[in-house]
Amino acid sequence: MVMCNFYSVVTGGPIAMAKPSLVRADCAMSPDLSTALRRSSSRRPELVFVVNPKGANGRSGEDWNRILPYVRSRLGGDCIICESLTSGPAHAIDITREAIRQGADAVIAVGGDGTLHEVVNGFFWAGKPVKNNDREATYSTALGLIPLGTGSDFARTFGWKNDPHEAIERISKGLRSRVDVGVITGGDEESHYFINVADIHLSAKAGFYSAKYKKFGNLCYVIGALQGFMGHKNQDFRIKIDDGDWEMCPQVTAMCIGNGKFFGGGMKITPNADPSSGNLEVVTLQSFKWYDFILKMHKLYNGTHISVKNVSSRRVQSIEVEDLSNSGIFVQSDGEHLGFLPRKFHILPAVIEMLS
Ligand SMILES: Nc1ncnc2c1ncn2[C@@H]1O[C@H](COP(=O)(O)OP(=O)(O)OP(=O)(O)O)[C@@H](O)[C@H]1O
Repeated sequence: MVMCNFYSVVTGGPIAMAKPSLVRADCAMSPDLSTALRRSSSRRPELVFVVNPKGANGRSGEDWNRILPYVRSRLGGDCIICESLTSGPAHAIDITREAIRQGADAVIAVGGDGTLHEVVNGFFWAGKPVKNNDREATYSTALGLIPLGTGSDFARTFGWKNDPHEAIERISKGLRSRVDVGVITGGDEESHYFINVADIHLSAKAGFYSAKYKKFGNLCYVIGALQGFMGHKNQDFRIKIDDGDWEMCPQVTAMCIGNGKFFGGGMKITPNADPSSGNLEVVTLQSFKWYDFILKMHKLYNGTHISVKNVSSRRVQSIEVEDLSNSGIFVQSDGEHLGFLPRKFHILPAVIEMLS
């Protein structure tokens, strides 16, 4: 049944990558999915699975190998399934860009939030959505997800578990819904995209450290937080909401900008965020001391913290953030270290179709 055909994908973006190997396997697909993915062409639909073999400390790769036969049998029919293993950080961006340009019907991230983040970034290039090379094409490439990461926080917003069989069922239905994507600009770098949560200061610093301890599973977030606390100082920011006037935002502990609701391995940090709302939820923690986290931890996990003193929540379409101390305030997006303030965050409403 399987025809393997290795070929290289041409680098499409500004980041020079090792050439990805794309394994193409001819497989069948259910009529539902076939119809949903490819509405107006007789060509066979193509699904590209972008697999991070090192996700969740190597478990993502092992899980993928285990479920691949099921992928083939469940999505059996008349589609083409391409499997592309990432060779290192940022590789998924290039694979995705090339897959979209070549007319893939769906690019499916297989791994954690970091892999999903890279795949989402691959949907854009030079500040614009990547387009199919075939200008006559009447369909767009959908985003899919098989969550197999350590935290897999974006999936939690939809109530999806780290359960590949459940994910394959979802993909097999082929239903698409539009989701918003956040954009981060500034710092003299090109636009950067996030689909889940971008965050600033203590949480971003904790995330930076937790990435080094992924081998400990979800415990990495606790270790990262402890390390982040060392030498931490609340800082005064100034912010500009929806291109209005600058406002002072004193003694910020952490500022979280959510398109999805969860980060840090299940913390419901932006509980009112909804990836199809056309808005971002900004939750700001101010003047927190280390013991506030211990006292309020359960509220942070269940999303009731926004009614607590020194926590505020607002809905925005854009927010610009500067720190007044110039002390190198950490910024992360979807759990990936991005750099330091200043940055501007804004929403691109309904810009991607997601298999949901
Ligand atoms: N072949 C590879 N070798 C090493 N690192 C890789 C490789 N492919 C991707 N990566 C990097 O691995 C990082 C983590 O991957 P991923 O998010 O899938 O798993 P995770 O960190 O365990 O899950 P989560 O982000 O949900 O906690 C990503 O930032 C990605 O850049």
